[in-house]
Formats: sequence, C-alpha cells, structure tokens
Amino acid sequence: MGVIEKIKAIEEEMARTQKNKATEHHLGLLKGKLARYRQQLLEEAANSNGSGGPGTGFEVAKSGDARVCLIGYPSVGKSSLLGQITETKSEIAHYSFTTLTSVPGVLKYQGAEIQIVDLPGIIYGASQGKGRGRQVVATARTADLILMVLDATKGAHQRESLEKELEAVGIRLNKERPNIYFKKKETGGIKVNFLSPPKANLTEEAIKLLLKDYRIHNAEVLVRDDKCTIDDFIDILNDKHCNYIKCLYAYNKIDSVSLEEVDRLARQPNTVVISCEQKLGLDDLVDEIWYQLNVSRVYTKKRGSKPDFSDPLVVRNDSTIQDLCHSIHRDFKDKFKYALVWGSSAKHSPQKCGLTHKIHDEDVLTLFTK
Ligand SMILES: Nc1nc2c(ncn2[C@@H]2O[C@H](COP(=O)(O)OP(=O)(O)OP(=O)(O)O)[C@@H](O)[C@H]2O)c(=O)[nH]1
Repeated sequence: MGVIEKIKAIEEEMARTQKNKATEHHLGLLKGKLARYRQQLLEEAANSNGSGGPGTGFEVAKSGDARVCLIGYPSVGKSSLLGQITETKSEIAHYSFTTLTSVPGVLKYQGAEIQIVDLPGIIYGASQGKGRGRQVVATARTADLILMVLDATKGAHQRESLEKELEAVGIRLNKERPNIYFKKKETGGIKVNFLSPPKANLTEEAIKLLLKDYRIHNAEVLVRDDKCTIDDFIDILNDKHCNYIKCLYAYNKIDSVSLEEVDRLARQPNTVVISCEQKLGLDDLVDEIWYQLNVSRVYTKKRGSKPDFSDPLVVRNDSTIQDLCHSIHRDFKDKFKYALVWGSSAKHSPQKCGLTHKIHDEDVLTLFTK
C-alpha cells in the first residue's frame, strides 16, 4: 500500500470511529499515524523536487525584512490586493487561475520592506500530496505571517477548508508551540511527568501509547501546560514538520455584501475587511500586517550627522543590541564597543548602552566599534 492509500485508510477509519471517552486513545493513535504518513508524503515530494526547487518557476528568494504569504482560493482578489498594496503590478485577468507562479511584491512600510508572495490559488489537496499544492505549502512554511484572503460574498467553508489543509500539513495558525518538554534518550525507558494534573485528554497512558507506536522506547516527557491535548503531543513528536505561524484574515469584496455582514466579519479575531475595487480598508490592513509581524525599526546614525530615517534596520520586537549587531553581520558583535541610544528605550538621551540593552521601535543608535 502506498502512503497516499495508507492516509486514506486512516482517514476513513477515523471518520467511522465515534468520538467518545472509550475511543479517545485509539483516535489519538490514528492521528499520530496520520501525522507520520503525511510527513512522509511531504518528504517524498521534497526529494522529488516537488518542493519548488530551481526550475519549477515557483520558489522565491527571501528578500526584504519580513515575508508575508497570501493564501486564498482563485478569484478572491489576491492579485488585485497585491497590486494595491505593493509596488509590483501583477496582471489581472477577469477569469480564474491567473496566478500561476508566485509574484513577489514589496510592501514599503515607513522604510521597511515587506516581501509579499502571492501563492498560486491552488492549495486544495496539498495534504493528499496533490500537484502544486505541495509547493504552495513549502513556501507558506517560510512565511512570517500568512495573509488569508477570503471572499466576503462566499460562505465560511472557504476559510474552514483552507485551515484544514494547512492544519494537515503541519502549519498551525495563531497558535503557540505546545508547552511540552520532550527528549529522546538512549536508555532509561519512558519517563512522563506533569507539572499539574492534566485537564485535557493528554494522559500518561496516551503518551506511552503514542511513543510505542512511534517506536520510541526511551524518552523524557514533561507536560508543562495542563491544557495540552493528544494533538499537541503529536505535534511535538513531529516537531520538525510543524510551523507555528501567525495568520491574518482579510475579507475582500465587502462592497458586495450588506453592512450587517461586514460588521459580523469585522468582529472576528485577527480579521480585517477590505475592498480592493473600492479601495476600502487597505490602510488598516497594511497597519495590521505591520503590527502582526511584531518587528521594530531601528535607525542608525553616524557620529555628527543626522539619522537616516529612510533606511531602517528591522529586528524582532524585544531584540537587544546584540541581536541588532547579528543582523548587521555575524561577527559584528565582536567588534562592538558600545552604542549611544536615543528613543523610548533610553533612560536619558543619549544613553550609553551595551549588548544586552533592549531596543524599542524607532530608536536611533550610533554604534561604536573597537
Ligand atoms: N466586487 C469586487 N470585486 C473584486 C474586488 N477585488 C477583486 N475583485 C474581482 O475579483 C476577480 C478576481 O480578482 P483577482 O485579483 O484576479 O483574484 P485572484 O485571487 O488573484 O485570482 P487568481 O489569480 O485566479 O488566483 C476580478 O474580476 C476582480 O475584478 C473587490 O474588492 N470587490
């Protein structure tokens, strides 16, 4: 039996199995197997150059300060959106499947450059190993933020099925990595500990059953969060293939639905409502993209001259001067002597700071080297 058939058989068995306390462990085992086979399928795809290596006209080099991937069904308006918020104008035809290769555009936000990649609108079937869907997934994994573009005139199924597809290939949206410590050992058997008694279905028995199925006989497990589920533990077992990515939902074409519907959609979490045609909500969307990326701009200034506000360095929020040095060059921190810092992170202006100083958005720094 091939992997695809095995996946199908497990999915069928899961659909047949009633969900209740008695079947919980059995379902957990099936889910664990399913995750393993899906991983195998994606690995096979990657090895056969299905992940979008050179020559497929798909993979895009990561450039700019952050990457946002657009995902959505054909004709929801991804190309129109890209045309509105980035500097790359992609051709829009009034029929489906115009986006056959990904078109990277650059969104300039107060000097920072955010790469926006439009993925082909064909993600469906990716988890079953079908065609281009796999390549879409491989690129989606590299995103700092996924922007799911949805058609406000269509029902909830479009969002649900995209989420299901992403879920099936190990992309977890708006979720933190489960707080479980797991380490394989050479000897000593299986040791399972809980910081506090489990409140969900992840019990010691469930963990031991899964580990046995994964042929892991020596390991240490510490569940730090009492709300962790069997699914969370399966994710930890398949950690290399799980990506935890933020997702922003953009409902387009709000010009074509009632105000009540716009209001209902806009109240959902992590959601922005827009109309590319009427140019509604686009500024809010760009602000929200920036906010969700969770990055800060830092301006550098040479001694005696004004800072260059047109060309910021972009670092994750909560970064230190050491992180900033690392983003300039791998070895830069070895040359670093001290920095003068202006801005909200400085106690007085300028403050003389070392490598451990935490920088804030829009700080200005002069770096002194040895
Ligand atoms: N009413 C309305 N129509 C829109 C809006 N934005 C885009 N459209 C229309 O939706 C259709 C599809 O737009 P595209 O931008 O090509 O959509 P896409 O998601 O890139 O489609 P594919 O290239 O097939 O993946 C076009 O006919 C657009 O004119 C909008 O805000 N309101």
